[in-house]
Amino acid sequence: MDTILSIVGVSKTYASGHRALEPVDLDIARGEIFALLGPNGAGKTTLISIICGIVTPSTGTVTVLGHDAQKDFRSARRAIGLVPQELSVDMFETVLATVKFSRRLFGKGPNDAHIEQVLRDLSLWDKRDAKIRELSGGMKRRVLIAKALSHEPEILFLDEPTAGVDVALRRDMWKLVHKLRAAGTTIILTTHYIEEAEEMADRVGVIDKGRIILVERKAALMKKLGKRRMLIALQAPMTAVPADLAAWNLALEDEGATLLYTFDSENEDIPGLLAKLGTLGIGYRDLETHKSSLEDIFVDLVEQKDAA
Ligand SMILES: Nc1ncnc2c1ncn2[C@@H]1O[C@H](COP(=O)(O)OP(=O)(O)OP(=O)(O)O)[C@@H](O)[C@H]1O
Repeated sequence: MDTILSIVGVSKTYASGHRALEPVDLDIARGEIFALLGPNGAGKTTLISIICGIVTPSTGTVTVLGHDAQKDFRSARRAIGLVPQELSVDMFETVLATVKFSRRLFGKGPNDAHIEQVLRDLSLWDKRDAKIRELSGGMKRRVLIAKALSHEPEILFLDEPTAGVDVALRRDMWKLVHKLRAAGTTIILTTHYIEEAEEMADRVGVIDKGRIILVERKAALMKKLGKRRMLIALQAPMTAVPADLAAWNLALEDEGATLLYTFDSENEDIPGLLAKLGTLGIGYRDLETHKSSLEDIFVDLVEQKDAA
């Protein structure tokens, strides 16, 4: 793996004594989209803030493109664009000036063509001369993204990019992320919206109570942990699952009117079940299959961990 970002033994205990992060080891590959999923307070922002040099870790090191994020803060930070959760702009400045200023902060010379492209991609070009305070909430979020992209970072962090934004902005965001990825940018996003991770991520990390409980390729995760269900609407209700069907994981629902078959990629045997129903003379009216989403998997994982 061509590692662009390396996190080794990074933990955080805040001055209040709160242990926000247990030691984390994580490598991010160049060009990948990594989604960090976790409930409120799990430690996502803490981890991102440490990588971006905003919060000092209690232990461990972060290396960004070979630069130590603490000792060589400026070089490490220059490679990173951060879209924070909260607004951090001068309300009386114009959109264009804000974004240009951001670029200068990272020591980059002017590049009007790049700034124009970023503003156009975010549908902000028409608003370039508007003051930030005149913009809607969604447009202000777009400005934060434009700022983060102003200095052409190789790694982009999106902290809850679409929390509280409308569908149009969310779609634009997704489009932009795909475009950036195609141009080779590495993207790390935190989200509560599992749909977002499902749509965009190559790899998913799940964090809960300061611990990374899993890191896996999205496709493998969904294959491994995704459960599928088939609902078989019976012609005549049953009172119990017949003993002859014990080989399949079955349960009765709707007062015996529906047979529920739960399986995963390892033990799927729909043809065998349907053939058996035929030989037993059990008729059905309808079949419906359902695949678990990343959301179901995530809830299962966190619940399993809480129960352990
Ligand atoms: N400066 C701070 N001082 C003390 N505790 C803090 C500080 N910042 C965060 N915390 C605590 O650390 C824990 C992790 O917070 P963090 O913001 O990293 O979570 P998160 O996963 O980003 O949550 P959310 O999804 O709500 O943004 C929380 O319990 C939070 O209250």
